[in-house]
Amino acid sequence: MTDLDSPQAIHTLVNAFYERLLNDPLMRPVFMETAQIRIEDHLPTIEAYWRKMLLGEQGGYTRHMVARHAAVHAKGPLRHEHFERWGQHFHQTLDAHFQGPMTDRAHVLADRILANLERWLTRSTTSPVP
Ligand code: HEM
Repeated sequence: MTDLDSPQAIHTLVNAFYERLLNDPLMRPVFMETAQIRIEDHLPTIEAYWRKMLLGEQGGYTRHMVARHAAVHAKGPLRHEHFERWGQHFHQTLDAHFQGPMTDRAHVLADRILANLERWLTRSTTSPVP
């Protein structure tokens, strides 16, 4: 197994991860109904995000990801089970394809961001937008 240390590896990760997310009856509606993503725009964005986080790419992903999730949360509340399931799919995808120091880093980063995101979005029941 290879490490998650190249744009090609990140491409593989994102495709395999979304394969899981979009085949999960709990998660699919968040993407396809609540957020109504265009998959051909969304997946390159997610890849750019992970290239920034893991490979330090500058100028690729420049948006405010918390605000994006706050907008989704305002349309259809993200519950604890969504966060938990997102994490399960992410970690399982990593385990199935990758191994090494950068992979370890991705596990840790994802858990940290996931916990922060949930805290930000669910800290108030009336005003989810930070
Ligand atoms: C409950 C867990 C999560 C759910 C249900 C979720 C769902 C979504 C959805 C529906 C979008 C599309 C937003 C839109 O285009 O309107 C999105 C975007 C995104 N998500 Fe998540 N997400 C979750 C957690 C995370 C985590 C933990 C990360 C990072 C570690 C992440 C990274 C991103 C990024 C980078 C985008 C792109 C935002 C943009 O368009 O700039 N998400 N997410």
